[in-house]
Amino acid sequence: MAKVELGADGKPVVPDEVLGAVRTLIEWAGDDPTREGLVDTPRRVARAWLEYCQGYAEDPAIHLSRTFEEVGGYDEIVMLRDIPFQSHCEHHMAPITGKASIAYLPRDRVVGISKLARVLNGFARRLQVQERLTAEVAKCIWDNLHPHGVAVVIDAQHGCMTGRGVRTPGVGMVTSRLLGCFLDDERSRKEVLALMGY
Ligand SMILES: Nc1nc2c(ncn2[C@@H]2O[C@H](COP(=O)(O)OP(=O)(O)OP(=O)(O)O)[C@@H](O)[C@H]2O)c(=O)[nH]1
Ligand SMILES: [Zn+2]
Repeated sequence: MAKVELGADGKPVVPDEVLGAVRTLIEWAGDDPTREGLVDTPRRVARAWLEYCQGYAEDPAIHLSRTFEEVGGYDEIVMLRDIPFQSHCEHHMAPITGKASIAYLPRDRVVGISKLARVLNGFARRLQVQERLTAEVAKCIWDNLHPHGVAVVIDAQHGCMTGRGVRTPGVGMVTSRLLGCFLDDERSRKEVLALMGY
């Protein structure tokens, strides 16, 4: 992500060429970027996109750097179910909204549970395809926590399929990435998917 400067108001300074790009888009869509209601829109849009794409400014692995020893000898699945998230598809830059379930079977260390959602957001707040988002979240947990297994299932709706194009609202795209015991062992796989509600 380009280096972002903050103005006196604490908000990101938007370069002229970015303002110009949004103005061009407004004009191309058929409206007048100089009319009162649209004058400040390029700046708002640019800052909104910085927020949507905040994930580029972080390495999501950072959230998994602080771990705890297993508490009370717990050696079963740990799962965060139905985490709501928003992303944007890299093809149309249209919103992807959905929920993700993330599970892992710890080897000897556990992570603060909120961190799984932070990892998800770190990858979701970029231009994405759902398959890559699913795989990146799973790989990050696998590489950093070295657990026995990781399972990530994402169920999301794509704005590019609802507001435009094929226009099929309500259709969910489901993707999964299973690693370690959840891939290799049928009983573990069934257990984790059942806990997720699949
Ligand atoms: N596999 C996958 N496809 C996606 C995702 N997000 C959007 N798409 C699809 O990306 C494809 C892009 O296809 P193109 O033919 O290049 O673009 P298009 O003419 O706008 O396609 P339509 O959406 O069918 O109108 C579309 O089929 C989208 O539905 C995603 O996360 N994963
Ligand atoms: Zn799309």
